[in-house]
Amino acid sequence: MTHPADPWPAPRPNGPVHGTVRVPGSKSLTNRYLVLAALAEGPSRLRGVLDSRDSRLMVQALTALGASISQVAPGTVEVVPVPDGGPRLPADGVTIDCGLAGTVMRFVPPVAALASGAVHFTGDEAALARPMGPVLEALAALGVRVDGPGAETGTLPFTIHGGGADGGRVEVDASGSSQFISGLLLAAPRLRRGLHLVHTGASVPSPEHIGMTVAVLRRCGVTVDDSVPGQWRVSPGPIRSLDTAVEPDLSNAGPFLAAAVATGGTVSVPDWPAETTQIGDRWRSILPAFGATVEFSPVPSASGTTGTETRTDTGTLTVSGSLDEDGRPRITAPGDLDGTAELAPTAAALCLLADGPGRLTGIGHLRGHETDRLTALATESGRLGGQVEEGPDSLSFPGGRDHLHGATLQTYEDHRMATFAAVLGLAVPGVLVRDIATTAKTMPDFPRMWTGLVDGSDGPDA
Ligand SMILES: O=C(O)C1=C[C@@H](OP(=O)(O)O)[C@@H](O)[C@H](O)C1
Ligand SMILES: C=C(OP(=O)(O)O)C(=O)O
Repeated sequence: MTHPADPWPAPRPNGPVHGTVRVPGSKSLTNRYLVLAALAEGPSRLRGVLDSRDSRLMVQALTALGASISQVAPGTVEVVPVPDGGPRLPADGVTIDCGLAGTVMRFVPPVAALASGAVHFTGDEAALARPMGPVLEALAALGVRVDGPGAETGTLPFTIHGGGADGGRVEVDASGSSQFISGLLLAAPRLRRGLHLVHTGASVPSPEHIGMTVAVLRRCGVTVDDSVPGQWRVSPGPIRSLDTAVEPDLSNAGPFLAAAVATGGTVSVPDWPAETTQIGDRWRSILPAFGATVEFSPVPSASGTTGTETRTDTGTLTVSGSLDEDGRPRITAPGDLDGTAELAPTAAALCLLADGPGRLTGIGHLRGHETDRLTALATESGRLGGQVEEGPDSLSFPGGRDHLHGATLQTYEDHRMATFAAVLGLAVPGVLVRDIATTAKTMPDFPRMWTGLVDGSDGPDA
């Protein structure tokens, strides 16, 4: 693969962008399936798995803990679980590099708690700022010894000494990240007494992601009772092996769909699940707030005997923007958009380009993401000449893009800051993006896919 230029000149189309984009597998589903497959009662087969920095870090982490994960065909991996009784870890333990992956740093420590031996967790420098305290406190409350410098500060690096966890009731303040809950729930069926997790803080962000965790656990035959709001009871028991395909990453579809809105064009994403737990399905309601039309066409069944049957499990999502009487993209003022979570950076790019004001609310926890995304989005918008008001948990955009001008945008090792910049580059001349390669966290092929869509250089399938 050729290395993209740094800074990377964001491609700017001559007119509306039209194309079809196949997005790679979901990061959130890939890393959940990998964890459950590593803890399952037999081998699993996963198709359409994401191959990116975050998924590779997860594969390495689970391999260090005794799972055996191999690619058996392009995009297909076989997972042989950690042997019963846990892996035989070396006397001085193993080290797990979490990179900047929230799913690795929050999902793997509870798995390490099941092993016997020391598991040291480290990560990128930027990862040391991401909150871990509630996970470490919950593990300690469950009888797991946690030490190392981060045990005091509630951050990486830390060491988990597994073998002591029995399960039972535990309280967790997950107002900082839904991943604190997801991580504990994923390993919970393997605890002798299961887990009764009680959330104690303000509201849990990204509730869709907890719904996804519960859904994948149930799919593996695990009993989860979530009938009491803010509480989850996971029964102890085996985790059934998986033989499944990973849905495309609908959050990562966002910047491509936003390209239709930003340029007044049309972008289609095939293999869109008709029903899903992914938060990215919310593009269907978010993009119309910017004036886009969203259409879902179920795909005709390949195996239908009558030739008229339709499969309702997937379809193609098509987003169309529009042009005003002067031939300029019409991007309507979205008003308030609440709880956009990991979709916020892409929504922010459209808010900046919109014809009137918009506000993203309920996103305070994004300060603990790859970077403090509220400050980063406000700062980088400012570089382009956009005056964004940063509140404790909101961003307000005045709208009106005529005064925006080119600039070199920083990305803070944050893949979604990079795609935010790329979307703006569609409409604002002279946008350069620092470290576009940071998109490798979840979408290593992003620069080629984006250029293919914008230039049409790869034909209709970018
Ligand atoms: O469980 C997951 O797969 C994720 C949960 C969310 O984390 P937060 O709850 O910390 O926002 C989301 O933003 C992240 O990208 C992925
Ligand atoms: C917050 C994100 O990632 P992570 O899984 O590292 O938390 C994200 O992808 O927007």
